[in-house]
Amino acid sequence: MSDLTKQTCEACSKDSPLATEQEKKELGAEVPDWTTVTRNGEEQLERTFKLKNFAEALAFTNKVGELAEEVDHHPMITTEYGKVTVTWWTHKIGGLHRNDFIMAARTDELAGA
Ligand SMILES: C[C@H](O)[C@H](O)[C@H]1CNC2=NC(N)=NC(=O)C2=N1
Repeated sequence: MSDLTKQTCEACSKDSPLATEQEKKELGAEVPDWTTVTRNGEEQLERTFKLKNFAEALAFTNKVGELAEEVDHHPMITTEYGKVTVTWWTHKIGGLHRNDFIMAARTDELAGA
């Protein structure tokens, strides 16, 4: 598991810098199952997890939600029968911060990936 899972999110403000191209390359390599998507001009990290059924999808959704509350950094989560799509980005800076890569790695850890 990448050492990103052992790192903690830093406090982030509206003046925090977006991840640089170099950072995105290096950190992205540690969460290879995630893709970078751009919505409304904002880069986001996204991965869809396969689950057995809706009950499993809901349970995983709740685990991600608890993690988000713990660190006060929240994803967009789409919960469907047998799959959960998790999308991380930092709203206050309108794009990707190191924190988002940490949270992607910690989401993988929750999924046992
Ligand atoms: C007030 C609260 O701490 C902030 O609004 C936090 C909450 N969770 C957050 N989650 C994400 N993904 N981005 C943010 O900018 C953010 N800000």
